[in-house]
Amino acid sequence: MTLTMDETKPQSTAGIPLVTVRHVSKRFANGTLAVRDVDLELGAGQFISLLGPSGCGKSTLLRMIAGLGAPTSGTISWPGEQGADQGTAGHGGRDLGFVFQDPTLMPWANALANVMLPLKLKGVPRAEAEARAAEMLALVGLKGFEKSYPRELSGGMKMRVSIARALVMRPKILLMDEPFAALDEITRHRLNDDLLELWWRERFTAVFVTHSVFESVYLSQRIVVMAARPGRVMADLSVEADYPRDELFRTSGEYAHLCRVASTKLKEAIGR
Ligand SMILES: Nc1ncnc2c1ncn2[C@@H]1O[C@H](COP(=O)(O)OP(=O)(O)OP(=O)(O)O)[C@@H](O)[C@H]1O
Repeated sequence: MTLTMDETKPQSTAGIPLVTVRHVSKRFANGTLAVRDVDLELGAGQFISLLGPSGCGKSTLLRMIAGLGAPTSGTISWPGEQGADQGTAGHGGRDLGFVFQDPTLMPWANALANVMLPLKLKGVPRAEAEARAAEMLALVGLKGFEKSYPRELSGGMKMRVSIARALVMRPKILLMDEPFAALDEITRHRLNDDLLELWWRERFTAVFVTHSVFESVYLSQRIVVMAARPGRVMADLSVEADYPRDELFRTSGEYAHLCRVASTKLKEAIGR
């Protein structure tokens, strides 16, 4: 297992990248330059973390990839899709799922109905939508909780429902904005494991925003380290540890070493 670094250019990926970010900057109306000149290629099927301190533009970048807000300059494109330039438009129904830090569930609807929402919006017939939502809930470990309301579920379970809802359309890419930040450590570890298993099985591209070095190393094949003021990419690290990763990996010397290297990079990025 090694951790390699290429700080000068984005990592090349096998085949056509799923998403290409070229010279993307974002300045908000109040003058804040949230993201400056970011270049990234997101390889199909990769697990990528965006790691950085608060305010380095991770969320802004993730939201732009999702089409939630356009870059001020530069382009975001989906090379595999015709006319897929996303520089100025919204995601236009693109094949993606988004998980926010807050599970954002409908409190008046049970878990099954929450997961069914995207299918309902797409006009999928009720019986089929129910079957697909139930299957997705089972995949995130919530078989038997279909009829439970959000108030009856723990924080971790609510996040599982949110992930099921994001994946129920079987998107090519799952964008996650610090989804486990509010959870206790044990729940967080369990969700990390289950997310990896899901990714391994379903093979979507995963982009995971975090400020935890430990979480980014545990999950990712690649860590994009960002710095703040203005938000920019400082390093692009490749984590070449085998999957499946489990408790044994989490307690290994190799994991500790990888965390040390990533942590040093992060400290350099924030100027310490
Ligand atoms: N809508 C907005 N209007 C003005 N400034 C904004 C807006 N959204 C974000 N910012 C600013 O842009 C910068 C980057 O914010 P962003 O939320 O992308 O960072 P982040 O790395 O995700 O931070 P955190 O880890 O705290 O969520 C910050 O300085 C933030 O205050």
